[in-house]
Amino acid sequence: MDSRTKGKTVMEVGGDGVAVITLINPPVNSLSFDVLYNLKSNYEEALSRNDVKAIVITGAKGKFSGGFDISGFGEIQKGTRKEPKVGYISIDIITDLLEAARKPSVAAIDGLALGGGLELSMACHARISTPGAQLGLPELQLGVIPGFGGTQRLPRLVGLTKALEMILTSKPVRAEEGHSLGLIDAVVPSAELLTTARRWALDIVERRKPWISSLLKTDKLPPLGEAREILKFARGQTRKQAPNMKHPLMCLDALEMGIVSGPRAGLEKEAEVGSQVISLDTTKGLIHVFFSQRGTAKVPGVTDGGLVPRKIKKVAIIGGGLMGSGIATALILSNYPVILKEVNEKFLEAGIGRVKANLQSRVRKGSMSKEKFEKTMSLLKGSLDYESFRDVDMVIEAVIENISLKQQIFADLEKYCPQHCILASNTSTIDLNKIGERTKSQDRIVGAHFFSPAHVMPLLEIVRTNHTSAQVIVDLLDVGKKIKKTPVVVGNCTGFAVNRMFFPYTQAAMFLVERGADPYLIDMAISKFGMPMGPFRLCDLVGFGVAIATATQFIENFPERTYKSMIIPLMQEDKRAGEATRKGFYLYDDKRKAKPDPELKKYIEKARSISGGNVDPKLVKLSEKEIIEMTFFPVVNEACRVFAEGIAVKAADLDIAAIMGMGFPPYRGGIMFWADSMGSKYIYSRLDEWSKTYGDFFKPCAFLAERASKGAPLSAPVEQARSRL
Ligand SMILES: C[C@H](O)CC(=O)SCCNC(=O)CCNC(=O)[C@H](O)C(C)(C)COP(=O)(O)OP(=O)(O)OC[C@H]1O[C@@H](n2cnc3c(N)ncnc32)[C@H](O)[C@@H]1OP(=O)(O)O
Ligand SMILES: NC(=O)c1ccc[n+]([C@@H]2O[C@H](COP(=O)([O-])OP(=O)(O)OC[C@H]3O[C@@H](n4cnc5c(N)ncnc54)[C@H](O)[C@@H]3O)[C@@H](O)[C@H]2O)c1
Repeated sequence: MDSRTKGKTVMEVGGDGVAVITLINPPVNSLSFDVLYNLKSNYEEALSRNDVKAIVITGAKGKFSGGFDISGFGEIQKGTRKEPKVGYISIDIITDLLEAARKPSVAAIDGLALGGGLELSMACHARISTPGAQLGLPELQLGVIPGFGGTQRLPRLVGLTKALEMILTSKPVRAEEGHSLGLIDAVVPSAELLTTARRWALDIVERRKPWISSLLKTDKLPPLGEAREILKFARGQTRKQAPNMKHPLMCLDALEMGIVSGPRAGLEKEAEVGSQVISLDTTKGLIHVFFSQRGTAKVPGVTDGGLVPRKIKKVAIIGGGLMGSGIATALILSNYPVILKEVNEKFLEAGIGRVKANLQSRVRKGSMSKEKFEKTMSLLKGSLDYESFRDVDMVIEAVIENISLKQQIFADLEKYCPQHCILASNTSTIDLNKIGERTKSQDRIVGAHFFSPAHVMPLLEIVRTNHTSAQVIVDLLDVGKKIKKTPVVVGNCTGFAVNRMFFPYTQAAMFLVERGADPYLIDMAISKFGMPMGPFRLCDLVGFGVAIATATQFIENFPERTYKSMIIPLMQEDKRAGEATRKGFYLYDDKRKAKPDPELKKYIEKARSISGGNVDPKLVKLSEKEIIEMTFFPVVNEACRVFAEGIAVKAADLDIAAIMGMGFPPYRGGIMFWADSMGSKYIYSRLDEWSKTYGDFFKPCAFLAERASKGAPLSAPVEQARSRL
């Protein structure tokens, strides 16, 4: 392949008169502009050659296509590539050249046909696939809309309701379902894919199989009035579920246009809307997240050295509490045999019971069969001592947050586990160097920081000390991938990346409330911004015990910038400790529904008198924008410190950590991306002003000051010399 081009197609014409065009653009045969323009010239040639009767399109190396090359959107957004004329690819090439051709086309789908890949196949006159193929239109997830005719052809092939479900949820279907829906014409084994597709194409020429243009089908579409009702309902749901995003509604406009005014008008609307959405801020954020998420597993100096992950055959977990049981669940779900160690029979039984309950909830929801449940549970063995640790490849310690206990455990592990065994801790705050102080195994000690509930939350913070070997990181990255977590490799410090960013967020909220802001309005503003819930509701959910334990660590380690609020300790004294006690910042009914509590005022006033702060009339009347800035700019400030100290190697890693660890809205691109959309100067000036009025909690850090003085983006790389990794 020419090194300047991104992908290509090749065409081979067989003696049977079938031209097979293969999409080649590893690793997923994405449809780059080069691939699409090559495809066009192959088609023009095939249509003009007398020895070609029909065409088969397929993808190289067992994958049809993962869709349009997403980096192409980035190039258009940055202005490094000019967008082709609106509708050029979808209408001129895919519809008028391919679908309307005098020679039929058949798509031979192996592996995956996603986004533009599925759309290209839907313009063919038949689709043959292998059993494992995934078929979907996940564009909305990226902030764009199906732009190669998917908004028009999918409803015509599978019906409006199913098409809406597939497009709005971005979830693919498997080949068998695709077949029963009418999306796929036949499912055949891999070895028969091409021969079946060739024969099918010739059968169409010979009129033994129907010559179907998806765009002209009407039999699956509901009557107009019914279609309008379905679309109205979908709009209502979309507004509720994605209130801050415009592109899903714009996508529905294109669908509706096709149903009301016909497929050609629909295609034109789709092309127009498709071009508009590329420049939306939410789209820029989501595309940044797509690449950043894949970038977290690329760690300079670690993953570029040719190290191959070692096979982890067996894992031990110490502590079967909330975290240990969640981690065990995640591991056995990915077929790792696990030993769970506890202090006594009663606790062991409780730990295993928690794992069981985690899996049983899947059985109840229908996502796991009883057989699979039994098989998965059989991978878990309990233990009360270290004898069974002699052949484990990795241990994850998840006992209570107590330094001397953890030190003792690591000293014991060194005695019982084999030399190569990875020794990981799930500590949220404790310095890993301290945990390993009584061992000589510092090079295999690492943090494996999961988030609660560990079998559900997608993030895994891999914490590396100055001594942890690159091999251990590579191994843990591999385990992370196998248990379907997104790993972020960070340096060792109190709170690592996620908790360090989380802390100022809660603290800022406490500060505002002590100075007169309404906690319920703060929660509302933050939910509207896109967080799953506000900071007060979250404190209630997590429980005040955890909040106090974390605060203690931060007060000890970062005293100069910690705002010490007494609201939570005062409530805790009165045995209101959050949702578990039915009382916290909110009151909770039997159904766990939260309701504001007028009594909260009492605690706020008491805390205010202890801290000596006054109600500030400006803070009583904060706008939503001000609430967002006063709670999130301190988070940006801390993220800057984490980045400047080299705890994170890339700003994009902090974006992913914030999205997956804190629930920061992905369509805002993550904390640093969002901050850069406002500019370092603006954020610096706001924090500087607040720090002069309200104290050092808001004081902008040196890194932020420096970037602001140069007008530089916060996400620009930090000199490697300062990196701790
Ligand atoms: C006009 C059209 O309607 C618009 C579109 O088609 S938009 C694109 C729609 N398609 C998608 O959203 C699919 C996006 N991709 C995926 O979901 C997953 O990558 C996948 C299911 C295809 C493969 O998953 P998996 O095997 O886990 O591999 P994954 O690590 O995600 O990807 C492998 C590599 O392919 C790249 N890649 C995947 N899909 C890509 C795409 N559509 N464009 C460009 N690169 C892509 C990834 O960035 C990654 O690159 P890297 O190795 O340099 O990090
Ligand atoms: N709770 C969270 O949200 C969260 C999130 C991330 C990390 N963490 C960290 O995970 C660790 C565990 O937290 P948790 O919430 O699961 O605590 P937990 O109290 O629910 O569970 C701890 C378990 O460890 C067991 N244990 C104590 N000493 C032991 C020993 N010597 N051998 C075997 N088992 C022993 C206890 O019996 C208990 O069941 C802590 O380090 C915590 O900081 C917690």
